Amino acid sequence: MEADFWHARWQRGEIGFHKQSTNPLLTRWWPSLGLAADEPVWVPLCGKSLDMLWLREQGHPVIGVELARSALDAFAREQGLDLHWSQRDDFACLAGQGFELLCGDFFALCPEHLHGVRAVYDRAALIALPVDMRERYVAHLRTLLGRAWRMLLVTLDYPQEQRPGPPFSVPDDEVRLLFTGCRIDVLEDTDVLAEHPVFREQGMTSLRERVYAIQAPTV
Ligand SMILES: C[S@@+](CC[C@H](N)C(=O)[O-])C[C@H]1O[C@@H](n2cnc3c(N)ncnc32)[C@H](O)[C@@H]1O
Repeated sequence: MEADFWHARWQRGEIGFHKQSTNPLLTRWWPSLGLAADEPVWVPLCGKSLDMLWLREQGHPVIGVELARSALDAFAREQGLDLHWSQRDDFACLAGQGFELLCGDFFALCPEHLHGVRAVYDRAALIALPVDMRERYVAHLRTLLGRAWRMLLVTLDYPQEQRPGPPFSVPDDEVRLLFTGCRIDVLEDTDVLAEHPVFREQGMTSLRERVYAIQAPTV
């Protein structure tokens, strides 16, 4: 999925991925990562997700990265946050109140943008990308994070031939391959097809949502 695709989606308001409330999988499983409340959290491909607000309310400074400036402006406006734009290297950055929301391409991020962050929340980021980009996404994420990080990852898994992405199907064996060398725990694995009548009407026969805790090796 190239940048133009996402810019067009935001311009046309085709943002069915955006949820009007905090993701219950986040609130249920985030505490199991065992992170200190002041640990910064990176939310790649963040959109205007309310999950960032919840993470901030738990005490975490939040670093987001998002292509669409309008998404970040909408996040600040709709949540009544006093955030301000400035320039951080090649990225415009909307910051304040514990948020640093970088506007630009995930693949252009350097370690300096992340200030040594060691915690990641990925909901609808990995699954937003086609298979070749997923490989590049995880490789870049792992390069930027270095050692000893933790991540909460939410995926969808369905017969890919039944529907084009996004969201793309990311089967369990692909997650295990992408995160080779990491500790991978499946926290929840649920059949959610009934919650997605549109997908069912499109002919989808199975849809599983998985929540992973992923932990990088410390050595
Ligand atoms: C499916 S949405 C999910 C947004 C958010 N995670 C959520 O849960 O609502 C994917 C988002 O990633 C952004 N995006 C896609 N490719 C990107 C890239 N290379 N760098 C930064 N943002 C990107 C899109 O603009 C879009 O807002």
